[in-house]
Amino acid sequence: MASRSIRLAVIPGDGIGPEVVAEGLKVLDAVAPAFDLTFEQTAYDLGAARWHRTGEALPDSVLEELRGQDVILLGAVGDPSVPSGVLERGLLLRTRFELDHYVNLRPVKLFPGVQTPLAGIKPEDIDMVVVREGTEGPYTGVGGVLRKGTPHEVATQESVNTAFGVERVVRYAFEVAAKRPRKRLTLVHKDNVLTFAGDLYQRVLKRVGAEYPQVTTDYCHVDAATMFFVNQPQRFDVVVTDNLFGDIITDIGAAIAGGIGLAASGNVNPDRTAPSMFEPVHGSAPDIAGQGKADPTATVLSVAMLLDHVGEAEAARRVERAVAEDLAERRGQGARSTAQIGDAIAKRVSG
Ligand SMILES: NC(=O)C1=CN([C@@H]2O[C@H](COP(=O)(O)OP(=O)(O)OC[C@H]3O[C@@H](n4cnc5c(N)ncnc54)[C@H](O)[C@@H]3O)[C@@H](O)[C@H]2O)C=CC1
Ligand SMILES: CC(C)CC(=O)C(=O)O
Ligand SMILES: [Mg+2]
Repeated sequence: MASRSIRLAVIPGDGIGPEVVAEGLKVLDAVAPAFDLTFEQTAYDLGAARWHRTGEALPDSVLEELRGQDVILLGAVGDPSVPSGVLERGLLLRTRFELDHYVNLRPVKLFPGVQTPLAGIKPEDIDMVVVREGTEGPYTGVGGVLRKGTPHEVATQESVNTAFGVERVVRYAFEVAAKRPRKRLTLVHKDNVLTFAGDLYQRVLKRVGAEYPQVTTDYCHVDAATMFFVNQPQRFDVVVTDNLFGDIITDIGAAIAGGIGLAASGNVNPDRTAPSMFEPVHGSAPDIAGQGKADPTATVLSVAMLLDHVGEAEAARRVERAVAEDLAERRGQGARSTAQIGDAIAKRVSG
């Protein structure tokens, strides 16, 4: 059988990004041959170093090259030497927006054997998928500042929510929910205060929901959702929410499911008009960068999501199984380095 070739753009980024991406690629390289897959990798040196060198976060020419790839693997961006937001907005959000990653898919799953800070919780109690809107909300950059630096400074940051944008992410969430055993979809928002945006989400949920009678829907204010994530995580199956709320609740999700080093994500363009991008939920973690302390598991699980996205479900399951086995054996072991964890998972996928 001829090998299937997939063009993979790799953006290691900043801080621990290159460290965890190296391990993600190690696992990908280990699993690919068993499924006759070849990943043609192109590395892009985007991030703080390039910005210091050239003053650019994401040149237009690079963005166009990325469009020609099949899929993207990203580590993380952001560095204390660069003003906050320059890389986060100019590189990460620009890529998500330009490539129309309107679904930010973030599973929150407690693997057996992994310690959760919550008491009395079984693995099956934490098994949800957060469908975070990825191209709208307060992250669009609409807003501005008046009288900067004066006592009368005014800073505005608008939340942009379009009927088109809300409908497509809500519809995606219903599709996800319809395929899961519990078939439950919770809208998380703040419609008691953000009445315009919240009302739009509510109406769209109701209208689209009429097409999915098999899916049960409910609603939770975001502040209460943060509490229920911690004291009743069983409540949630699929969650749909806006860009900002989704960002925040998925860090809580990561914490209850064993830590930010295990949380994977996909910035998905479901219409496949541009490549999707897979990345760990965490950031560049400057506090531990360069020390071999970062857990690469989130990146490895993001690689599994990437494999699913390119239609290689069996390979994805193999990676997930290897991670599950590795996690099950972690307790009681001493601390392992980033590379040691990557080696152990890579050995399991190829063995
Ligand atoms: N997708 C991205 O590229 C993101 C980038 N950022 C950027 O990253 C930088 C740092 O942001 P923070 O708020 O500190 O968030 P962070 O997620 O980088 O770190 C928060 C805490 O989690 C720990 N941590 C993160 N990943 C870990 C891993 N794989 N293994 C073990 N521990 C891990 C860190 O050491 C730190 O104590 C900032 O510049 C921020 O803007 C933040 C979030 C997402
Ligand atoms: C740095 C932000 C733009 C992104 C973020 O925190 C996230 O997507 O989780
Ligand atoms: Mg975040």
